[in-house]
This record gives sequence, C-alpha cells and structure tokens, in this order.
Amino acid sequence: MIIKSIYLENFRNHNERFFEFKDGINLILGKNASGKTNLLEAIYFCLCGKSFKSKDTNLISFDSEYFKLEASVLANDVEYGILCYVDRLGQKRIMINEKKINRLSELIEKFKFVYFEPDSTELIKQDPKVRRKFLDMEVAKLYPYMIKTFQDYQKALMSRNAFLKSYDKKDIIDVYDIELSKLGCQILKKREETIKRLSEATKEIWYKVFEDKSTIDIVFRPSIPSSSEEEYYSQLKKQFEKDVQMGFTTKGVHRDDFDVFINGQNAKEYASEGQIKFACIAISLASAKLFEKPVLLLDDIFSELDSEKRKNVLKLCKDYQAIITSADEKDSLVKTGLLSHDINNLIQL
Ligand SMILES: Nc1ncnc2c1ncn2[C@@H]1O[C@H](COP(=O)(O)OP(=O)(O)OP(=O)(O)O)[C@@H](O)[C@H]1O
Repeated sequence: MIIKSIYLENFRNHNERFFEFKDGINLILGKNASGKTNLLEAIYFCLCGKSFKSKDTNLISFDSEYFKLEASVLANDVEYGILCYVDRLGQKRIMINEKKINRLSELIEKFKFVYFEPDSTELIKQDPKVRRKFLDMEVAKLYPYMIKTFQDYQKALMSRNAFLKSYDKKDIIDVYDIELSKLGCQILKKREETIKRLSEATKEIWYKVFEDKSTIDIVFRPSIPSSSEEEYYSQLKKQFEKDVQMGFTTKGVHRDDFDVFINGQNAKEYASEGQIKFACIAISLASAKLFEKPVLLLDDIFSELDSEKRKNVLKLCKDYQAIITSADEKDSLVKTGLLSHDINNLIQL
C-alpha cells in the first residue's frame, strides 16, 4: 500500500498544505512543534477515521470552523481518494472515492498501517488497558469482522454489570453469561493467535535491529484461560458470588493482559528506559510483518537510537512505504551517514 499524497486544510497547525510521498522511505524533518506529528496524525485519520489521541473537534485549527483532509492512496492496485471533513459542531463526513462510508471499519478493511509514536513505550509501562487497546487494534487490522465482536462484547458486559448491581434473580444473568462466553471465547482465540504471531515476528526484528544476544518474548495473560465456550462459561459462573459482591464482572477478556520479557525478565519491572523503547520499536515493526505491505508511520523513531541501530531500522523499513519524522538537523544526519541510506524522499517542514 502507498500513500501518494495528502492535502490538509485547517488541520491543527497546518492551514493549507499538500504533501507528496514516494514508495520506500520518506523522511520528514522539522524543528520541534513544526507539525510533524500533526502530519502523521492526519494520515492516520484518513486511514482509520479517527485520531490516536484526540477527539475529532480538537484537530480543527484553533481559528477555524472545520478541517478537511484529502488523501490519495494506492491499495491492492486500486486507487482510492479519501476525503475527511469535521466541523466544530462535530459533524463528520468520510468518503472513499466520493461515496460516504457507513462504518469506520470500512477503512480498516482496506488500509493497513503501523503507527509508532514516542509515547509507544506506554505500551509496556502503562496499565493493561493500553495493551488491550493495542492488541485489539492488531486483531481488528487482521480480522476486521472482529470489530463488531468487540462492540457486542462491550454491550453484553455493560448489561451484565448493570444487572449485577441490581441483582435479584439468578436465572436472568445466565443470558448474559452465555453471550459473554461466546463472544469472550472468540476474542480470546484471536488475541492468542495474534500474540503468537507478534511474538515470533518481534524476536526476528529484535535480532535484526539490535544484533545482540538478548532475547525478547511476548506472553499472553488471559483472565480466563480456556479453550472452549463451556470452560469459559463455567469459570465465569465460578466468579458469580464475587461478581455480585463487587457489582461488576471480575473476570473475562476485558481483564486480559500481556507481558514483555527481555532476557527472561519482565520488562515492566526490570528493563531500562532504552530497552523498553527498543522493545516497543521491535513490536511496532513486527506488527508490519503481520500484514501485506502496510504503510509505516513512525514518529520520532530515531531518538535514543545510535547510528548503527538507526541504519538497521532503515534497512527494515525499505521494503515498505515508511513515513518517518525526525527533529534532527539535516546536517547531523548527513554526518552520521544516515541520509546516504536509501532515503527516497526528504521533506523539510
Ligand atoms: N488544533 C490546533 N490548532 C492549531 N495548532 C495546533 C492545534 N493542535 C496543536 N497545535 C500546534 O501544533 C504544534 C505541535 O505540532 P506537532 O506535535 O506536530 O509538532 P512536532 O513537529 O511533532 O514537534 P516535536 O518535534 O516537538 O515532537 C504545537 O505548536 C501546537 O500548539
């Protein structure tokens, strides 16, 4: 897949800008606060219909009433024109080839991308919610039909929790337990599969980029480890008294987590900041291997990497279209030899 160009109108600090990209490595250089992250956010918005961090109206330039994005994308040999429009009243319109889309999942079905942000280290350091969100995004990109399963599970969970708070008849809760077991098991299976593939790919990347003898493993921690709906259901049932006491569902896929181990030690507890950053880079690049030629959106990936590691990252990126931002001065990149390394397009903001 290739992003050929994007036009931004009143999107954050970009009032009217047009950017063209090439296949291979596109390096965007610019000073702090020049709008590099905002440009990646605009591309991200076009590819999945939302921002990675902000609500839609916050993306409108401070002094404007709306933002508009127009991206030209080539995916599976088909040309797509994506138009996104949001105004201050929160009205939102997303069109692909002049046809309004009904579900955001239509975007995720067509366009595959990987996004690395400087805050990606939160993936390891933060609470399980962040990891579940990341994992479910990976699952959704691999199996777009799972988006509906996630939504249905959330609805069933909320209904069960509401019922637990005002519980009086045990038999009614069974309806929710059956539904949660069915959906929960589907989610569990897909998360397990995805973690397995991600872990294998991460090991490969880790070795290629960091070229040392340390090891990395990703280990899934399901809240209800089970291989069938019946087993899931009976474990859910076992928690029933506790759930009534607590007033919410204490076990299920909404409490799943995964851990990252470096040299057999849990990274969250023992890894250095540098190791955590490397692990997150490796996981992001590994995610790219799960799809067929996704676009890589890599924000500030070079900071804290020495020149050897930067070159290794670039080597891995050159098989994709990668849009990489950096606050480094062009001269300093020339000095480290980075710019002689297959940069296909250099954009100075
Ligand atoms: N809605 C908005 N309207 C106008 N400007 C905005 C809006 N939201 C953010 N900005 C501005 O965008 C600028 C930040 O842009 P961005 O985060 O893309 O910078 P950057 O080039 O990635 O910087 P750094 O190298 O420091 O990460 C800030 O000056 C911020 O005030």
